[in-house]
Amino acid sequence: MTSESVQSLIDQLEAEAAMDRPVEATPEIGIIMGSDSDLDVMAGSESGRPGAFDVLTEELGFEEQTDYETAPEARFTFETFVVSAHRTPELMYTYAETAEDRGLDVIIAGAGGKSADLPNMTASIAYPLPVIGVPVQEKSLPSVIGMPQGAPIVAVDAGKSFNAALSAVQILARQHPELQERLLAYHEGLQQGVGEVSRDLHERGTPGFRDT
Ligand SMILES: Nc1c(C(=O)O)ncn1[C@@H]1O[C@H](COP(=O)(O)O)[C@@H](O)[C@H]1O
Repeated sequence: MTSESVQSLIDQLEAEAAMDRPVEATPEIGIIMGSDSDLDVMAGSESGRPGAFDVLTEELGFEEQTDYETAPEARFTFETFVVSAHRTPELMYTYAETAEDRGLDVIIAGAGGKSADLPNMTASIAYPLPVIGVPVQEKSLPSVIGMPQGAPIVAVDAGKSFNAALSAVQILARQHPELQERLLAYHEGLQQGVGEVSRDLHERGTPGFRDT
């Protein structure tokens, strides 16, 4: 028995898949997570480490798409859902199966706990669409990456949704030169920051550097 709230999501995904919208109107990246308790890791937390949402919106010019009738201004977008292999298997199946028809080019899937099966199951159903798995905790790593031969998934280290988003954009950049430029600009900024910190540490010495 599927609950009403899950069934309405399934219906919406299926309706979107049948619509054949232009690529400019649909998200390129789908972000799914096993629970909203994963949001700080998957999106980034206000007080802690940045995540996929942060790098996509702040560094790479993406917008989050929440409404499919009125697409955001930004050319490249992502969507976010809570989907669980264990709690809502039908929703996971529909999400993965409709992903390509809904315009997605890559999925980032994160799950926590020891039985983090959402990324690997999504990868199998969405195949050949690439899925990047994010183990939300260290203990989730074996179940995210442990796929049998012939059933691929790519994955990042525990908690590194930030890198998952960069990898997703690397995939998209093969077809979109403007994304390649944004990735290079991000990398240049990263290098610039390291260079500045290095000079500061060297010139002020360790105690002086630590004092600020
Ligand atoms: N690993 C999975 C799956 C799945 O893989 O299908 N569904 C939920 N979860 C994980 O359970 C943890 C606790 O979830 P709750 O906080 O909702 O109890 C989360 O980290 C979630 O990703």
